[in-house]
Amino acid sequence: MTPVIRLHELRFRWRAQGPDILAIDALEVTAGERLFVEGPSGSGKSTLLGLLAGVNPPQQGRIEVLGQPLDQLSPAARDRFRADHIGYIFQLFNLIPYLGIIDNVTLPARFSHRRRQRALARSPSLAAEAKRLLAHLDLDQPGLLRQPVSELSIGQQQRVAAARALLGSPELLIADEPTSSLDTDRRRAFIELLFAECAEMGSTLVFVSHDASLEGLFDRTLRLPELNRAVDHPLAPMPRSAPEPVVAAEVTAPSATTTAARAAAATTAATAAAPGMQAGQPEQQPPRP
Ligand SMILES: Nc1ncnc2c1ncn2[C@@H]1O[C@H](COP(=O)(O)OP(=O)(O)OP(=O)(O)O)[C@@H](O)[C@H]1O
Repeated sequence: MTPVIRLHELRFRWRAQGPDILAIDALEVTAGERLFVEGPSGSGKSTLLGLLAGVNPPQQGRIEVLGQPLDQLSPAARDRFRADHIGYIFQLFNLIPYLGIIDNVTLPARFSHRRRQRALARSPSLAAEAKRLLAHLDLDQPGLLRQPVSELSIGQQQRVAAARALLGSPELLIADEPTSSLDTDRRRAFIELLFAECAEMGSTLVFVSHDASLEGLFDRTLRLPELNRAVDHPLAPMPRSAPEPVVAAEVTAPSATTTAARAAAATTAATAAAPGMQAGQPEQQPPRP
């Protein structure tokens, strides 16, 4: 079966003369798998998510999502691919403040015919599918759906963002520290809801978090080392021209506890239109030999 994600000899740097931010020699993530991504601040977790979503191409190596090498797509085609296949939950949710809750959740269907069709295959209308997802995420209290998104609590906004990312059953769900502003109990409850939805839709989940207590709930962990430490600690320079191997990311296998936790556990969000997806561009750099 084609992996949902396949990385090969991936290297990425933001500045042409700067250090590699990411070096991942090989990674495959299969359909329905739940991958926990961790690493110190600045180790490139968000950068990796952006690469997986096709926001930027790597300078070296290959990223395939659903068998599609992202580097072979134009920027516009990558935007379409993301809209069709990837749900993205942003750290700060990126809800559109002038749209209501239902319109926020159904946003991916405006950008992707495929997501629209898949949503309509589950419910008679987009609004009904949005309500179904919101109800699964415990957001069906009377009157709540009429509230402006800006008046929702952080936990409620987070679940609206999750419903938006899940609309139209994207094959890949990417979540960038979506639980960072929640207390421990709510974090766990949110993740269990997210797992349940992903399992029902067969979606693969890539989830970044600093909270090590969540790691055991996932199938596998990808640990990112801090390759650019030299930038932050000039007294301990990293030899940029040193011969390979660069310390590459480490993937740990599932453990018995993970399996037990899994048994226990029951959007491009707004796709290319979401502000976060337009984030920075790397400096233009000549191709590496
Ligand atoms: N748009 C950008 N332009 C230039 N450099 C960037 C850009 N985005 C991130 N970086 C740099 O890349 C490195 C990795 O950043 P990134 O945000 O991916 O790390 P992170 O592991 O997600 O950090 P955190 O845990 O603090 O969110 C940092 O040194 C950061 O300064």
